[in-house]
Amino acid sequence: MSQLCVNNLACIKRDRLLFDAVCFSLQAGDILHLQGPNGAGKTSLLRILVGLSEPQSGSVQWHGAPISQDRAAYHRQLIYFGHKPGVNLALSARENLRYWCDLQGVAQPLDIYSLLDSLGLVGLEDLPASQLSAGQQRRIGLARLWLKSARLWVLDEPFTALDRHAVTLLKQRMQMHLGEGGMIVLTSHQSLEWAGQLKTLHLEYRI
Ligand SMILES: Nc1ncnc2c1ncn2[C@@H]1O[C@H](COP(=O)(O)OP(=O)(O)OP(=O)(O)O)[C@@H](O)[C@H]1O
Repeated sequence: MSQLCVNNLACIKRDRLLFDAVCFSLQAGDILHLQGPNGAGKTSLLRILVGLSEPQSGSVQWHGAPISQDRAAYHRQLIYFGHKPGVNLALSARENLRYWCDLQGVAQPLDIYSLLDSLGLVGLEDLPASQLSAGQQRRIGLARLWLKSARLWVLDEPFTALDRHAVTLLKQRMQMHLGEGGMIVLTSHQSLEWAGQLKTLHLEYRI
């Protein structure tokens, strides 16, 4: 049975129809690569998927019910990694992770250092994030994927600014998530070399 069902979504921004009749569904283990040129509406679609904005028409259903029916339950099953890394630049990596865990109501792992280590952040963990590089800031944001157990990951350009090692690490984490029955929707301008089956959805740029 499909866990995420997207029915006939349409979105208008500033009088421009970005997309309409968007339909797809995901079951355990599915990954969907959302493609399209700049401005086609990929981020707009992801924001609708996670409930941050409303579609012009259509619906998003989680386990057969509209996501608006029980947003808290939906959000417990969701990790959204947006265009921006969602990191407080005044806080350190450790403080950001602690804050995010508190916000999400998840326990911080006892061995936070091994996570920081695998993300290449040891030695930088107490610096304000403003003093880190773009890729290092995004690694802090991506740490969420290791911190919270959630069925659905919605990732907007997750590979941006990451070096090859971090890309490999992230892909391994994604494979593990899918193997455990998770689902992923992501955007990426890069073609995605993927060992398993990949669903794709292409949005055209409409004038
Ligand atoms: N908050 C907003 N208010 C008005 N227009 C918006 C808003 N957000 C996005 N848009 C417009 O909607 C269109 C689609 O933007 P969106 O960010 O969804 O595209 P995208 O496909 O993700 O692009 P990119 O590949 O550059 O990330 C753009 O033309 C943009 O100007």
